[in-house]
Amino acid sequence: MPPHPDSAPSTPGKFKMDKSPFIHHRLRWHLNPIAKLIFWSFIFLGLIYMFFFRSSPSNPSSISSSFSSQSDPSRRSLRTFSWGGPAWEKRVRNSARVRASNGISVLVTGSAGFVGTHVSAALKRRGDGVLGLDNFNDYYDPSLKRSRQALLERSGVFIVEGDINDQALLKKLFEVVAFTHVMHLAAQAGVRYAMQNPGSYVHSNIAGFVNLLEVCKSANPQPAIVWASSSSVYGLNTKVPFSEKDRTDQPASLYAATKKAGEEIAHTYNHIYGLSLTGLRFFTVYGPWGRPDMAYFFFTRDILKGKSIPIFEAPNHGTVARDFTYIDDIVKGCLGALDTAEKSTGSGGKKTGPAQLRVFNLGNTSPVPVSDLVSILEKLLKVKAKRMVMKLPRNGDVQYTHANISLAQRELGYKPTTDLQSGLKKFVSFQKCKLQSTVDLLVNEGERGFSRVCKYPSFKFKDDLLHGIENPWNSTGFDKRSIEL
Ligand SMILES: O=C(O)[C@H]1O[C@H](OP(=O)(O)OP(=O)(O)OC[C@H]2O[C@@H](n3ccc(=O)[nH]c3=O)[C@H](O)[C@@H]2O)[C@H](O)[C@@H](O)[C@@H]1O
Repeated sequence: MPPHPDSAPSTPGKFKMDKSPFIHHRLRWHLNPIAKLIFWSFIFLGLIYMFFFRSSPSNPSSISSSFSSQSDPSRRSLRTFSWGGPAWEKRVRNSARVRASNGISVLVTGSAGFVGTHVSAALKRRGDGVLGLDNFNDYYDPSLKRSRQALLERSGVFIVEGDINDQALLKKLFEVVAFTHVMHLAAQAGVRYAMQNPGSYVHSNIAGFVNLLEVCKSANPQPAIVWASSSSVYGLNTKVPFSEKDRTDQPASLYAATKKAGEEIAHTYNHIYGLSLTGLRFFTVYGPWGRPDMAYFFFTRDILKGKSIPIFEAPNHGTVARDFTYIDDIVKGCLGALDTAEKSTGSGGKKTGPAQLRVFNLGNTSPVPVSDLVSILEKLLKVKAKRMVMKLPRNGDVQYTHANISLAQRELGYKPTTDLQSGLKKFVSFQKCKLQSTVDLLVNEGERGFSRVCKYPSFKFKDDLLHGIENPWNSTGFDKRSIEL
């Protein structure tokens, strides 16, 4: 067997050629000028291929993306994206074209994510221009993101595949479209995962955000930016309900720390460059098309499977609770923030006057204990959960969240209307709908359509629902039928 490449010594001097079993073959090859010519021709053609197809100016992202994936091994699924060229630019322009008379043109980062998909669809529906950007990373099953992408494509939203750290790509997007707004939702989400992969939080939530702001500050005109902060910035704050004026300097997780860093970075770019910036502190958002890493989602799956559910409890049997917020309410808050965002004041990378800087809580103002969340799911699923009550692990979770939303109410007209019981009902119905052919109800129907209940005639309740949750976006089931309608 030939030696494995890894076992070859790095210094050529140590390579003992005369002991090689291939010595005669190599010698013959060495002496044959035609073989030599063929060999060098292949090398030459290979170099030409690499030069023209991998790093041509029409595809500069290949250089920066492949560099970033090599320089950051902690980041999963950062790969070489291809973009550029007249056909690609045309798609970008079409997607971002404003159709309503007073519409805006928005670059939505993280558009294949949970909130990003809903916000993009809502903007498109009302006639705004929307261009998506997403790196389709594998923090959770990317095929879910592909299904959301297919859904958006049907309503005319093109998602550019790329990373927010790719400066050349971002610059190109602003060259092609004069975006009035950026809805920045691309982030590494999840509180507990930060202990496993801290680098991905720094990469997306800090480096990526700075990169985006750098491009926005130089864009002409500068866009107004609305971006996703998090309720987790309140960290160990004990004063409830959480108000925007409360202290946020005690984050309990690296995730929270990166979101808090984002808020400080926003301050800097507003102060120096006159960028209009609005941070939205989302409170545990849930609903149809949600994230499989979130408790309500995997609790549903595990209850149906008969697996036990770990329910966290604070010391002395203290209640752990969240201000769970339904996705449609969050979307309204996002649109309210975009609509009330003032223009940035910078030009040519320089500030010309003071610009708007805001932070809002977007919660439900009604915290629910996690054990009650499980009780609601039991009723909806008609299955008793196997509860395993355990101590809140030291992994970044906080005991309690509760939003004071009066500021958002006043400034954005934000008014949540969905309680946890109704929202989870819509989530469970959505999972059921995935199983049968009338899923077209979910497509192009917008806010109501996403959560609309459909009929499921031959539905074997538990088994079918479980199948839907486990395989909701594979190519054989729901995905094909719903997307290709
Ligand atoms: O509000 C936010 O800013 C954050 O909301 C969620 O974070 P979290 O509230 O921790 O949401 P889940 O992971 O769905 O947990 C919900 C509740 O279930 C509890 N839980 C979670 C997991 C588990 O196994 N058992 C359990 O009792 C958690 O302690 C928490 O109280 C999102 O995952 C974050 O990305 C987001 O930024």
